[in-house]
Amino acid sequence: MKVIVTKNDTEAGQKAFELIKDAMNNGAKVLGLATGSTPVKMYEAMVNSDVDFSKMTSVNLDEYVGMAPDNDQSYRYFMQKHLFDKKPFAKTFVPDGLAKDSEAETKRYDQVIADNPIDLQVLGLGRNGHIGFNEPGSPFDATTRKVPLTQSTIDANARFFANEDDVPKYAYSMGIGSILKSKKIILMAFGAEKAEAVKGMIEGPVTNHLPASVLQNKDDVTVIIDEAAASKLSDATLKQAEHVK
Ligand SMILES: N[C@@H]1[C@@H](O)[C@H](O)[C@@H](COP(=O)(O)O)O[C@@H]1O
Repeated sequence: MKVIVTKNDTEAGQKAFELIKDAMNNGAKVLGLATGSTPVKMYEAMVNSDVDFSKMTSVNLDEYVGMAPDNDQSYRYFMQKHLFDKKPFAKTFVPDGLAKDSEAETKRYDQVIADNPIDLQVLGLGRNGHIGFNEPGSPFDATTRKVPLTQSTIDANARFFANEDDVPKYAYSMGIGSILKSKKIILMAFGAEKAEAVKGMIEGPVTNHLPASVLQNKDDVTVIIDEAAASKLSDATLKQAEHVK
């Protein structure tokens, strides 16, 4: 795991964008993409660049069950707004929140991943260490699944909805097994509320109680965090990290 500590999320987003450019210059054709506030600055850097993504394919991590693509809380809507409407891709995949048959939808999405092997996966980090919507306890070999969201995630999402009853309780998520198949991974995390999860992910035991800790077992993982998210790391980890000033 390579750790990069930046002053803020703008610098981190720029750094992540540079890693995406490098991967594309080395032949990457499929980007695994994430939603949430964390990758927003990276998408801004992509949008403000002159890089052409029109031959690229994207495969998103997750979507809320029951959410229509034109609902402004859906992850499809988020991706259109922050990236695809401004920088067209050749093909973009997000799980279908309105799929009638959950089983068929998860199988379809696994086929999407099999047909479009991910060269570089971008990840955020849940406060409880989740990646995608793989909550604590998720098996490390899971493929795409319909997953119940934990109360901590529902609480974290509640700020986006008028009342808690409207907050989705289930999501379709790529499994950890699918995520680990991508050639490269960039995980970003910002803010003091992520510091505990960041510490567990980098320094703690590999355990599915903190799903992101599995990334310790994978080659070619770059973690980009701001100083607040890095605030609980040991001196030894911080000494080895790259610091972007
Ligand atoms: N499914 C998403 C994750 O992919 C994301 O990483 C996490 C963190 O969100 P934020 O980036 O807003 O902190 O939130 C959601 O749970």
